[in-house]
Amino acid sequence: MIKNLLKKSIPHLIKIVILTLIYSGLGIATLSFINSKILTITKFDLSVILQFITLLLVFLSASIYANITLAKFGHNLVYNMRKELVKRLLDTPSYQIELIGKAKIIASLNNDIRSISFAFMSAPGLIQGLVFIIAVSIYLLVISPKLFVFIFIWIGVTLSVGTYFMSKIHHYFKLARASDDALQASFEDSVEGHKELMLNRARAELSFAEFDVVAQQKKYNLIRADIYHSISDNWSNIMLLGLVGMCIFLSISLEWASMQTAVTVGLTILFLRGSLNALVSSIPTMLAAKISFEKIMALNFVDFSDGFDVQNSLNNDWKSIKFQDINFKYNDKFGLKNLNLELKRGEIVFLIGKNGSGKSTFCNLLCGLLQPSSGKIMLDDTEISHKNLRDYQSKISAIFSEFYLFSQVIDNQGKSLSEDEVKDLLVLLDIDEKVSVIDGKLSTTSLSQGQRKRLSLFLALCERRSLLVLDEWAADQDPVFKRVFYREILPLLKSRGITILAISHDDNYFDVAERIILAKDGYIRELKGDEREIASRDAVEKIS
Ligand SMILES: Nc1ncnc2c1ncn2[C@@H]1O[C@H](COP(=O)(O)OP(=O)(O)OP(=O)(O)O)[C@@H](O)[C@H]1O
Repeated sequence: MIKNLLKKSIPHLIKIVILTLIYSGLGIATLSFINSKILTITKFDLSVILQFITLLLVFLSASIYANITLAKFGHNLVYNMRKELVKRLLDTPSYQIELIGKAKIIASLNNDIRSISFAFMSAPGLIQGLVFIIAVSIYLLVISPKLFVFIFIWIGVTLSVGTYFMSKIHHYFKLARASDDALQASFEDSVEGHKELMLNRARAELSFAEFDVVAQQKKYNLIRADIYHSISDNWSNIMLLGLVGMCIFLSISLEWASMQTAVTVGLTILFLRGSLNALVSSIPTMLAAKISFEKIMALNFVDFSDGFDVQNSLNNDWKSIKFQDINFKYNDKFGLKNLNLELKRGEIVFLIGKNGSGKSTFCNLLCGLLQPSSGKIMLDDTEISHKNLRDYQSKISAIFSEFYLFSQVIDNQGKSLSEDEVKDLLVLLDIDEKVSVIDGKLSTTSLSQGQRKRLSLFLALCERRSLLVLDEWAADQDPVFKRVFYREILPLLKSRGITILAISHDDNYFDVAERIILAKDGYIRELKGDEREIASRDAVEKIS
């Protein structure tokens, strides 16, 4: 991902390198001006001061411009990385997302991208520092080769010891980052389970204690990282000051250089100190970013692809969806076996079964959200594969038991619906007095659970798709609306050619369905004849 982004940024990188070279050149010119014009001055000379001020102003403008360019580049790179990551998340199959886990993903989207942003923000210091150090070293080599060799060895020792501190900082950052996923899970417990935790203070205490353990671990590791960071900072600072003293000492006592050169070398090292400090302090940020980058890579999202277009290769007027010899396994414990079933266009089919019998699993397979381990799903005569999966999915609307309510109201093409269409659907679902659509968005989603379910059906119907999958949709509805749903809404949808697969145990309304299918012990089969009659009389008896 980052390689692609960097590739696209080559022209910007070239511009940055040129700017940094100009910036460094101006820094050297300033030092050289002090060395040749100011340290040799014998009387007041206005033109020297004016030249010096002009040089400083040019240097200031160049360094501000270089910094702004680098900052813009960094922000753009982070923006593109964030955009790519969210797009990859949206393209990654749901089962993979479930495997990774919500807490891990949110922790990465928040913490890892932030830490990579910090790294980019400190990149100007790092790049400028590096180029500047190289340029200044060359300058030192020219004015005093002996001092250059000494400085080279001294800085080498400083950096070698610094590297040890860096490895420690990296180690503790890594441990601190490892706590983030658990912290995120803890935050989710506290927000999503807030009501339960209000009622049960013992559970709240336990949850808090678990959070505290992880938070303390993170604190401990960050303190360790900060300790090594400050040792490293102070070490390089003191060593550089020591270097100034040593250079002057060696110049005078061993006559390695003139006083003028010694002063210039001292000034140069002090000048270099800022760049070296920026470089040293940017390294821990870079190390944290490296850890974050590895975390993001480990999420294993699918590769980036542009756009949300769906290739229309499948027939919109399909007549049947067939499951042929489908097998599916979550793990060694549960799977669906030898699944052979056909859903015809415009049919109403109810699916029944005990908890854990595989009903939702079947719905997920039907929606292409889970991948069968063997067998085929056919839409008419076309097999559903990864090539036409998006097209197949574009024919389906589903309301799962854990549904998510979006506020945007859109049709199958992502466009707004007319006011009349919206009004008719809200009236049909008897929520027109509670909700309206303003600027293409629901006016509110803060409603009762049953009303929120009606809103989810409203959104699904706005999509005008040909297969509607409902997971115990009617379970939260009052008896009056339940009747409206089974006796009026489902037949109306059927009359529009929509196929409905509904998980339902409302046996009072089983006569509405053309077919009843049963999930049991990993098998799914249609109930016919007497079996169907028994189920219609007493669904509980049939699934037991
Ligand atoms: N994400 C998952 N990973 C592993 N196993 C799972 C997963 N989801 C479900 N299972 C297993 O699959 C079995 C069937 O689950 P499924 O959700 O399909 O049942 P269900 O009939 O819809 O149940 P319910 O009526 O409770 O909603 C369960 O017994 C469970 O052990």
